[in-house]
Amino acid sequence: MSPVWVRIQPSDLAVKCAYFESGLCLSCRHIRLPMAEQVAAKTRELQALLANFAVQAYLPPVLSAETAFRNKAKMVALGAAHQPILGLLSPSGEAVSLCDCSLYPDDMQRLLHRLEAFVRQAGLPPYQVSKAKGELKFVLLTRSQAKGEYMLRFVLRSHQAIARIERELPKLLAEYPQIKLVSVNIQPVHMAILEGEEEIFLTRQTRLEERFNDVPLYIRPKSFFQTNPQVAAQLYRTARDWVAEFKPASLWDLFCGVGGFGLHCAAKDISLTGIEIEAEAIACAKMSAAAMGLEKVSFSALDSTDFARGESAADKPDLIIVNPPRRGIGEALCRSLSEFAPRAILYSSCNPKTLAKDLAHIQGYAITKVQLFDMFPHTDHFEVLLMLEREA
Ligand SMILES: C[S@@+](CC[C@H](N)C(=O)[O-])C[C@H]1O[C@@H](n2cnc3c(N)ncnc32)[C@H](O)[C@@H]1O
Ligand code: SF4
Repeated sequence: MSPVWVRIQPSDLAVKCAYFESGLCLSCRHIRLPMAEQVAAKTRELQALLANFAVQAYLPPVLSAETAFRNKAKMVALGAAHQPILGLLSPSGEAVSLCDCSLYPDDMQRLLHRLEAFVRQAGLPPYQVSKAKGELKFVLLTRSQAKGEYMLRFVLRSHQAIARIERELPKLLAEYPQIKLVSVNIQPVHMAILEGEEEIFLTRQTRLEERFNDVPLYIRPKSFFQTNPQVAAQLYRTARDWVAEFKPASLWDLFCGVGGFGLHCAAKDISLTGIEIEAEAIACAKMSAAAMGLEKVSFSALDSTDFARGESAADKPDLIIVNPPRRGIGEALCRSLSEFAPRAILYSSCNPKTLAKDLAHIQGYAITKVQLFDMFPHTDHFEVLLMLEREA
């Protein structure tokens, strides 16, 4: 496995990504296309998938920046302890440093380079999958857009290398005071999973503060958090505007994560129930609600389908927000929603195929508005916000 260093030269400016052009990283399969063409293709796909439904209005798509839009880097540790590489294995098996990937803001690219040096200085041997040897599996870096602060995580095979990280850390933190949270995740299993159960904090701070619009949000190591902050902030703002038209007295936010949707739509006189499977995300959502002075809120770590099954239709809210993972909400929850029959359902989906399947199982609603959010530029993926209103 030979290290490959690619620097973007001025002569490469006609090329969107030199890594892509040289076949070293193919993650952004549509990067050669102008953004407008990418979004046009996504719009066509969405409209084809929803062709069997009567959609009253498609609103203009919300576009992303072309570069520097991503707040999270998942770097595979490769190479050797004396010459570590943070990036990925190319399709032909070369170790490629992705510290210059243009999806990350400039300050994040600089920090990724510094982290490569950190790994070398600390003498952390990258884990070699073929030999099941080495310690460092991944470096995960998340940036808050509000203040340009960072959460830095090292995924290690065992506890062995923690002392070496602790030895080098004071120097790094003195140089980069914007790194607010550092942790080690122990992933002992010889498998392609990203992280393990055990998280060890090396800083006092255990959450990264973020703010979208006027809503304080908190990022914890294992909680889901949106990866394109500018588009996510617009998504939440749009949700807030659409929900406000209904003047709801009560809301449910199912699959709420750290609470982005519900907290944007809540107000002192609206009661909000947030449901999410990850307890750490729920702790973050509660902190945000407290910081916003919201009292009529209840966030619980539960399975959304079980929660809905256990609720009585008499206690149904005026409006239900759902934002499930890629698999969608599934038939059982669709049935519960149809039985509850709230005045409106706001569905935010990162997978239009499962969205279309779910819609076929939700009865008695008209699709009044659909909007595409280009949350994942250069890829096949996108986010869709869709408003369902109960038919009279
Ligand atoms: C696409 S994320 C959305 C999170 C949040 N709405 C946001 O805007 O950041 C989906 C969330 O569903 C959660 N989840 C997955 N399965 C779940 C289940 N069965 N019940 C409740 N939440 C679940 C995940 O942990 C994740 O936080
Ligand atoms: S992830 Fe970065 S390096 Fe890879 S293709 Fe996309 S822009 Fe290029």
